[in-house]
Amino acid sequence: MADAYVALEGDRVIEARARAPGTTRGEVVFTTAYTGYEESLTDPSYEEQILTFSYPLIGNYGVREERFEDDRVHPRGVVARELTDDVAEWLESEGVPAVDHLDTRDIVTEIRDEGAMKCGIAAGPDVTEQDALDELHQCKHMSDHVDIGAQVSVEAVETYNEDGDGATVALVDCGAKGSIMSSLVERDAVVHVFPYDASEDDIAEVDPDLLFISNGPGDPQNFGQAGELVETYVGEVPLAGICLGQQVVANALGGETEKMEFGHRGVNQPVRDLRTNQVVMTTQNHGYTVADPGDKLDVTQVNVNDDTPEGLENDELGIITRQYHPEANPGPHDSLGFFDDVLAMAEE
Ligand SMILES: NC(=O)CC[C@H](N)C(=O)O
Repeated sequence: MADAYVALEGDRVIEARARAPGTTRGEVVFTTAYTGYEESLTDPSYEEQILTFSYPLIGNYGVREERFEDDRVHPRGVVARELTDDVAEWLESEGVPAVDHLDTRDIVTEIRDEGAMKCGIAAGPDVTEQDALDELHQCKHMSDHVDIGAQVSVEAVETYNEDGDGATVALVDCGAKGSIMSSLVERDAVVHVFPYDASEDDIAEVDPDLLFISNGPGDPQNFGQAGELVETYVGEVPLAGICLGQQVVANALGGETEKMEFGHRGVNQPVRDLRTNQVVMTTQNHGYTVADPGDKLDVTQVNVNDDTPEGLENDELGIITRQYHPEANPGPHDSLGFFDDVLAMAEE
């Protein structure tokens, strides 16, 4: 007998098995990644979402903190065909409801056809279908989480590698994955991590060689202060951005973003560089995209599957952004050179 229910927009309810108890809600999305569940589950960009794994068995190589991208689990709920005990126990200890033993192909197909949608989950011995529906009916659209930055950003400035010999980077933390910081530190950058709503004066205090806007959850329109920093600093210092960072930079410089049908989430998204014609495999997790880059940014890389912009650049102003995750955790590592490129730009 079912002891968990997943309710999808339109009030369809799917029976499942409870693996971590509780009730929860969020926009349900899917990732096709067949590895990297620890990285995905600790990626702050999944805040306020319910993550469905299309790969059927999740947890087969355990749970190790050294692979975490942050100090907590970010999706509000987890759905898989089969979760191992390790992962189920981890999610339970984090208070994140999780369910398995349901047809995830069905959910993924529905999201692919209808788009990312609201979802409610109820899991545990005493729950009812109505509990899942009640959660669903309270679920908000991602764009309506207007202060989502506050849920994922540092509260005060943190500095890494203070004595480094490399460029000084002001990283605006809109929900940064830990491996963005470590990718910069490994290249000897001094990294000052600022809250998502840092002011121009806060940033000026460290006199940065590079302003870097991180990845983060939800709608880039909800990161207006980061956009103002871009407007202030463009042309003064080089700019870099990853994922939400690309979207914020584009919006600030006259471009436009929009929500995608169901986004890109996985570890084998092919990206073509229009200058070299080379294709790299990339890690991705986004539901919004740059619909119009504006007239200051050139599209230099595109997604091979749907032609959406994956890289934006302006050589004169010193801007390089990527829609995918070049820090590439869990991998593949094809795109790590991004960090060398942006730091070279900062040191010029
Ligand atoms: N990983 C990210 O930075 C995601 C960016 C944005 N929240 C989106 O969904 O498109």
